[in-house]
Amino acid sequence: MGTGYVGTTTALTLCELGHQVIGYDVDPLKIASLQNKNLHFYEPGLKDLLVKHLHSGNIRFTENIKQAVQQSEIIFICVGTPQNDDGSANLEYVQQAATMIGNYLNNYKVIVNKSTVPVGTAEKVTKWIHDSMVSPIQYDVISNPEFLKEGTALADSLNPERIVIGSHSEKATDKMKNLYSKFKTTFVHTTPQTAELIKYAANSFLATKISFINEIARLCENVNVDVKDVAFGIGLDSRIGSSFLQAGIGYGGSCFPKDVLALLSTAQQNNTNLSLLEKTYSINNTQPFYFIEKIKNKLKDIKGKNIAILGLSFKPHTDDIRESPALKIIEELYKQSANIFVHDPVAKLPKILSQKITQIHSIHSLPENTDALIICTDWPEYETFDWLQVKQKMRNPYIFDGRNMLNASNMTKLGFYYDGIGYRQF
Ligand SMILES: NC(=O)c1ccc[n+]([C@@H]2O[C@H](COP(=O)([O-])OP(=O)(O)OC[C@H]3O[C@@H](n4cnc5c(N)ncnc54)[C@H](O)[C@@H]3O)[C@@H](O)[C@H]2O)c1
Ligand SMILES: O=c1ccn([C@@H]2O[C@H](COP(=O)(O)OP(=O)(O)O[C@H]3O[C@H](CO)[C@@H](O)[C@H](O)[C@H]3O)[C@@H](O)[C@H]2O)c(=O)[nH]1
Repeated sequence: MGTGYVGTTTALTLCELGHQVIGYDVDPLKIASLQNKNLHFYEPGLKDLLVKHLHSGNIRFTENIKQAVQQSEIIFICVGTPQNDDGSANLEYVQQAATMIGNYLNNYKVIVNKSTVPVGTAEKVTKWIHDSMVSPIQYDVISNPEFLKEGTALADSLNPERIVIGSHSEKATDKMKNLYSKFKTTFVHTTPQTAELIKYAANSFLATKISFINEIARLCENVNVDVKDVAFGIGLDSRIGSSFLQAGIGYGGSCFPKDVLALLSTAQQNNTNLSLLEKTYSINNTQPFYFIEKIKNKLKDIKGKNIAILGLSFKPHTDDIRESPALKIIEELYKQSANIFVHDPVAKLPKILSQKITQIHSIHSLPENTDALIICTDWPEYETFDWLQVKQKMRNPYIFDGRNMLNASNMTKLGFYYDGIGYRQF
C-alpha cells in the first residue's frame, strides 16, 4: 500500500525476487500512471523494471483496496509519514492504511510496516487493524524498515546491506525469511520497537556525520585548511569510514530533515535530552545561510546581481526537491533582491517560485552579465561543462561551490574566483 518512492521500489524488488505483487494507492492518478508504465518520479533503472514486470504479469496496480488486501498474503505499508508542525511524525496515513486493511481482512496475513515510524507504532497499527475488523481474524504486524537512498533506490533495494525484521511472531518471521530467502545479507531479527528505532538512529547518525564535517569545515576556513583533506584523512580510519563526510550546504530530502526532528520529538516525549542531535539539526539549518554570508562578503551587495543556481534537487540523480538546501538559498537571495536563474538537469522549480524566478534548460542560456554561479547540487555533468565558455558569459567569474565538487586549482587556473565550503583560499 502506497506507490511512492518506497512502495514502487519495494514492489519491483519483490517481483525481482520472484513474487507476485499488487500495488494499491489512494491516489488514482498514481495508479493510472503506473498502469500506463509511467513512473511519477525520476529514478534511474526503475522504469525498465516496471515495464518488464507489467509485461510478465508479476505486478499489477489497482484502485480496489478490497481486492488488494484479500488477494495478498503479506501486505506492505509504504505510505508517507510527514512531519507534524511540532516535528513529530504524522501517522495519519499509516492509520488510514491500517484501518483499510482491518476493514477487509479475510484470513491470516502479515502486515509489514516499511514506512519510517516512531517506536511503538507497530503496536498502534495492531490496534488500528483490530478496531476496524469486521470479524475476528488472526494477523501479525511486523516492522521492516527501508534503507534505500533516492537516486540509487533500485541498487540499494536489490543489494541490501542488512534486513531488519522486528517481529514478536515466529510465524510472521518465517514468512518474511521465506520472502527474502534469495537475499544473501545479514538479517537482524529483533523486536518491532528496536527495528523502528534502528531506522531513526541510522538516519540520525548519518545526518550527524554530515553536520560534524560541516562544522569542522567552518573551522577549516579560519585556520587555512581544506576540509576535503581532513575528511580524506579521517575517513581512512575504518572506525570512522569515508562516507557521509562530504561538507556542503547541508542535508535535505524527504528523510533526514523530518526523521531527525521526529527522533527529537520521541526523545522529548520520553524525557530524554538528545543534545547532540539537536546540534545536528541546528548546524544543518544554519549551513545554507553560512554559505550565503560568504557569497555576500565577496559580492558586497546582492541586490540586482545576476546569480545562477546550478542544481535544485536535494542531491543528484533525483528530481526530488523536498527540503532541498538549494531552495533555502534561492529564497534568501530572492529576498535580498537578486535576479536568479536556476538550472537543473531534471528537477523543476515549484510553481510558487517559477513565477518569480527563471529556470534555464542549458548552461548556454545564462545571461550575458552573470555575476556569480552557485553550485547547490553535485550533478556530475557540472564537472564536465566547458567552463571557459561559461566564463565568457560572466561579468564576474565567481563560482561558489556549495558541494565542493569542482577542482579548485583547475577553476582558479581558468581564471575563476573559486570558493567552496571549508576551502583553503590561496
Ligand atoms: N523516499 C525515501 O528515500 C525513503 C527511504 C526509506 C524510507 N522512507 C520512508 O518510507 C515512507 C514512504 O516514503 P515515500 O518517499 O515512498 O513517500 P511518498 O510520499 O513518495 O509516497 C507515499 C504514497 O502513499 C500513498 N498513500 C497515502 N495514504 C495511503 C493509504 N491509506 N493507502 C495507500 N496509499 C496511501 C500516497 O498517495 C503516496 O503515493 C515514509 O515513511 C518515508 O520516511 C522513504
Ligand atoms: O557526505 C554527505 C552525504 C550526503 N549529504 C546530503 O545529505 C542528504 C541526504 O543524502 P542521502 O542520504 O544520499 O539521500 P536520501 O535518499 O535522503 O537517503 C537517506 O534517507 C533515506 C530515507 O530514510 C534512507 O533510507 C537512506 O539510507 C539515507 O541515506 C542530501 O542532501 C545530500 O546532499 C551531504 O551533504 N554530505
